Amino acid sequence: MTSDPAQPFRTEGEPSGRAFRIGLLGHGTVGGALAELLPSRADHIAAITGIRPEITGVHTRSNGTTAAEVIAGADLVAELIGGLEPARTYVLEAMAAGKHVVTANKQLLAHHGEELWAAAREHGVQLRFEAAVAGVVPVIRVLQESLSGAHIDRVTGIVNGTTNFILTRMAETGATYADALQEAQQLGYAEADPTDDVNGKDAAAKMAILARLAFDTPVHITDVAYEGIEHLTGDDMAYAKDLDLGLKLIGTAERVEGGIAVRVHPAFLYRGHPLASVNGPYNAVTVESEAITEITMSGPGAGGPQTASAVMGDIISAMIPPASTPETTQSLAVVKDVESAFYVHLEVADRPGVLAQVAQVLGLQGASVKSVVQKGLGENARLVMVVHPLLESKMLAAVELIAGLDFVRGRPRVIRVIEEQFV
Ligand SMILES: NC(=O)C1=CN([C@@H]2O[C@H](COP(=O)(O)OP(=O)(O)OC[C@H]3O[C@@H](n4cnc5c(N)ncnc54)[C@H](OP(=O)(O)O)[C@@H]3O)[C@@H](O)[C@H]2O)C=CC1
Ligand SMILES: N[C@@H](CC=O)C(=O)O
Repeated sequence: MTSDPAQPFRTEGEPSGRAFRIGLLGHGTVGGALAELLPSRADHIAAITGIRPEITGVHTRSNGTTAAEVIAGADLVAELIGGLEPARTYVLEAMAAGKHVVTANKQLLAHHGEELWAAAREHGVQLRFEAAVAGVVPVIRVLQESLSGAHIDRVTGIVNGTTNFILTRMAETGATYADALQEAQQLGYAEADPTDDVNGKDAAAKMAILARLAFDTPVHITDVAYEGIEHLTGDDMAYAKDLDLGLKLIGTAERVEGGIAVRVHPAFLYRGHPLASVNGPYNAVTVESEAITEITMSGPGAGGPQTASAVMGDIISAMIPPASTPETTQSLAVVKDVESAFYVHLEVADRPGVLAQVAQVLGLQGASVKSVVQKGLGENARLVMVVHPLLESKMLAAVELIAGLDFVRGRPRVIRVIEEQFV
C-alpha cells in the first residue's frame, strides 16, 4: 500500500495505522541500528501519525536481495550504504520510481547534491538528509526551516565525531592517536574507511552541505579547502595547555569579501569559545546572523543508534506533508585565501637573537606576535607562539622563510587559532 499525503493523520478507530513501506539499502552501523529502532517505535509513530512504518526489504552486497527489488517494494528508500556509487544510482532510481529517499550520506550530497535535489523536485518526492551532518543534531532542519529567511553570516562547527573523540582522548587521557582512532572505530563512530574522518574530508563534505543551505548557493566538495588531524602530536597538546588553548577540528563557512569561504582544519580555541567544551563524539554547530546574533546546537555527531534516530525523524517527516530542497538563487564566488591567527611551533638552536629574527620575518609578511612560550635550551629548544590574524598566503610565505633560517631544526608546525569573532 502506498502512502496518501492528503490523509496523513490517524482517524478514530484506526489504531494500527496504514502501512508505510521502508526499503533499506545498507545494514551496517546505521542501517542495522535503524532496523532495531524503527519496529520498537512503530506503535508510537502509528498512534501519532496514523501511519505505521515497516521495513519491507533490505539490500546489502551479501544478502541476496537486489536493490531494484527493495526499491520496487518501498514507499521510501533509506540509503545507508555510503560512498558515491552505487549509492547515487540507487537514489536516482528510487526517486525516478516516485519513492521518497532519506540518506545519511554526506559525500554523496557534497559531490552530487544539485543533481539529486533537482531529481527530487522533478519527480515530486522528498530527499531528506538530516543524519548526513552532525548526526542527531537537527541542524539541517534549522537551516532549511527555522532560519530559512535569515541572512546568515557564518556557520562554524565541530562536525566530525571521530576526530573530536580522538582529540578529546589525546588531551584528557594522554591516549595515543592510534589507540584513540581504534576506539572510535570500535564504537561505530568512524567511516568504513576512517581515512576521510582523519584527513578532514568527511567534515569538508558536511561543511559543503551546510554552506549550500546557509548561503543559498551551490557548494561542491572541491570548493572546500580541508586538512585533517593526522599530523598533530601530543607535543602540540602540551604546548596548547601552556597557551590556554584547546585543539579541535573546525569547519567554517562564512561570507567574505567577494563571496564565501568554506574550510576545515585543526584549530586552537581559547577556553571561552562556545565550541571549546564540545568533547568526545559530540558535534556542535554555531550559526551567526545579525538578526539572531548566534545560536549553537550540539549533541551526538556519530554512532549507530544516534544516527538512526535522525534517519527515523526524516522518515516520519517524509510520511507527512511534502518538503523539497529548492534550487539555489545565488551564485557566490568561493574565496580560498582568508585571514586567520596562527600557532607556530619551531624547534630551534637557542642562540641570542633567534626570537628577534623570527619576529622580523613574520613582520615582513605583516604578522605580529601575540604570545610566546619558550622551552628547553641549547640545540633542542622549542619556540611556540601565537600570531595575530593575517592572510593564510602571507603566513605560508613567512613559514617558508622561517624554515630556511639556519637555527631552525625540522619543519615548522603551523595550526590556525580561532579567536572570538561573534557578531
Ligand atoms: N556510523 C556513523 O556514526 C554515521 C554514519 N553516517 C553515514 O551513514 C552511512 C552508512 O554508514 P555506516 O552504517 O557507518 O556504514 P557501514 O560500513 O557500517 O555499513 C554499510 C552497509 O552498506 C552495505 N554496503 C556497502 N557497500 C555496498 C554496496 N556497494 N552495495 C550494497 N550494499 C553495500 C554494507 O553491507 P555489505 O558489506 O554486506 O555489502 C553495510 O550493510 C554512510 O554514508 C555514513 O557516512 C552518517 C552519520 C553517522
Ligand atoms: N564518521 C562520521 C560519522 C558521522 O557522520 C563522524 O565521525 O562524524
